Amino acid sequence: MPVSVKICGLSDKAGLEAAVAAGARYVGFVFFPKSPRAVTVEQAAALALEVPMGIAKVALVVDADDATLDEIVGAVPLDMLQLHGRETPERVAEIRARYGLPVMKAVGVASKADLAALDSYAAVADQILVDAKAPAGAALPGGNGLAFDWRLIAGRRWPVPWMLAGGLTPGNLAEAIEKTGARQVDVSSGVESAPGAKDAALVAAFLDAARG
Ligand SMILES: O=C(O)c1ccccc1N[C@@H]1O[C@H](COP(=O)(O)O)[C@@H](O)[C@H]1O
Repeated sequence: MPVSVKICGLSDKAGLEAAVAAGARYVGFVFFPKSPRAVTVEQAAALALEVPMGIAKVALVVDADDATLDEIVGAVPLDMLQLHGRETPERVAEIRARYGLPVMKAVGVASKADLAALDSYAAVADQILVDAKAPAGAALPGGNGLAFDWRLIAGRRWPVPWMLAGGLTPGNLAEAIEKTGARQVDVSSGVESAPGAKDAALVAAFLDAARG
């Protein structure tokens, strides 16, 4: 079975077209103003209209309040919310109930001590995203191009679908899949020529690597 790919941080039509043409299963829009990949609600709404049926449109938010989520969900046709902040399991459940959309919760992993959180979130989210933990003081909670030690999750499984993220590139994807057994992967900076600028050739190479 092929590995499903999410291309995150799409902020213009060219990047979106590259992700669609290459065969991405999910496309992500970042609603976090500090990110070089941030989009406005209006930009995301326009881009979402260009996404063919069958490709899931994901909104990435970081500790968003209800007013922010109301605005995004009200304007952008979405298939999933990705929570990439310090949302508690209770907040994850609340957002899931309030918007009726599948929720994917990102959990940062740097050591064995971080693995328990994955079990807690797997009990309340529709999917979990296993990402590298951002370094202390980092401006962004994700999208830093950092990988974690994949051996930490080798053989681990959860009761919901999960995605691997963090520092993935066309060059290391095969090894990451082999070491973790991931069937879904998420990438942002590893397919860019500069922060926020998706590179069509890298996007295509990443999807090729996912197909093995
Ligand atoms: O991409 C961003 O700018 C971003 C901002 C805030 C939170 C998460 C963000 N990206 C997510 O981080 C992981 C890993 O990204 P990378 O491939 O290491 O660059 C991925 O899930 C992105 O969706």
